[in-house]
Amino acid sequence: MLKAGVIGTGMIGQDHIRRMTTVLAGVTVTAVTDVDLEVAKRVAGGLPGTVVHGSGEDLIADPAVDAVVVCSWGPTHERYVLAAIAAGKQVFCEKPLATTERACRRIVEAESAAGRRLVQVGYMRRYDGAYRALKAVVDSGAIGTPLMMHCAHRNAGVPAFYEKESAITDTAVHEIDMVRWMFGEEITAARVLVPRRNRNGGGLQDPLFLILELTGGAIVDVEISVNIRYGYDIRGEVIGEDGTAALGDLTPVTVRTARHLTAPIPSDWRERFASAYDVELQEWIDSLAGGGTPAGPSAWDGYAAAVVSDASVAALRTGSRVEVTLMPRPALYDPA
Ligand SMILES: NC(=O)C1=CN([C@@H]2O[C@H](COP(=O)(O)OP(=O)(O)OC[C@H]3O[C@@H](n4cnc5c(N)ncnc54)[C@H](O)[C@@H]3O)[C@@H](O)[C@H]2O)C=CC1
Ligand SMILES: O=C1[C@@H](O)[C@H](O)[C@@H](O)[C@H](O)[C@H]1O
Repeated sequence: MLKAGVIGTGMIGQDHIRRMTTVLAGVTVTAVTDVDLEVAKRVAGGLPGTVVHGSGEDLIADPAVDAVVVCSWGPTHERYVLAAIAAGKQVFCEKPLATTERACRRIVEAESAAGRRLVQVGYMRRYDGAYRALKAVVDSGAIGTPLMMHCAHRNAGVPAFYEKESAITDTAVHEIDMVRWMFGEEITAARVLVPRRNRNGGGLQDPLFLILELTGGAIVDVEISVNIRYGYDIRGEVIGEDGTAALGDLTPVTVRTARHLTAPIPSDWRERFASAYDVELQEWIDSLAGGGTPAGPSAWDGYAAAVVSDASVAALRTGSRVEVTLMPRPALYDPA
């Protein structure tokens, strides 16, 4: 039984605690912490035997914690991931791995120096049934060589702390990771087009249109709308030489009444990706059994996503095409 300690008991932290305590097998939550201790205590209140620590560092040092789950705000990820690596403990870190290229590079260097995979990053789309089915079609060659992909990442709304560039660093970063995985190639350049603003967007530049170039010459576009009100809607279509493949409409039910056809739309990521998070964490837990290593998105993937994210932010600021340059990939991350 894996003994997990959770740092950050906000929205996704509570959702992951719920799945680890009521849905998944082979794991128990032994400790939690949050910078807001009252929240951590409230969450631990519903979990008999779970200890509340005063800091993330104390939680990582706790012998009753085998593995750490980092669900705090992005800028705090680096210090907890580095502390877990220093303690030789496995760490599942919610996306982004860290908020700057330099911070991600420090994590990659620390893990490489430790000589074994200790970090997995929460890019859960790789575990989503629809994305896995889409990748299987692309990999089968049924649509020929993939040439382009159209993506849309639509949020009904975003929290107050969401900043100008979060549409890239917090939201489109999922497509950045997904595209690297879907095509099995690196992203080499980014451009951002800025349409006229949505009146619902407050001070945000919303929507944005991101264009990514890949090593093999394919091009991907991503519409990022974060105040579209009608619901949470994630779309993707790969255009190949001989055909196309798209994520299906994922509604479990359609209703026909009064000459109208209707279907529910998820309100946010917790609903749309619920089973992807379940599979993601279950596979992580299973991979660690008997001292194994995680097989999911690595610190290198987190680093690569951060470099592309930084380039996309620079493209937004300057209005220019910005090239992406990755550091040489350490041997630890060579494909098995
Ligand atoms: N994979 C996915 O689809 C999703 C990933 N996320 C990621 O999860 C992380 C958390 O996001 P949310 O849960 O939405 O935010 P949230 O604001 O609801 O929760 C974050 C919690 O972390 C706590 N916290 C902040 N600094 C801390 C520190 N230094 N030490 C301990 N606790 C600290 C806050 O008090 C808060 O309770 C972010 O990195 C976000 O990008 C969030 C939503 C979905
Ligand atoms: O990671 C997530 C949030 O942090 C982010 O704010 C949303 O835009 C994404 O859709 C969601 O998956």
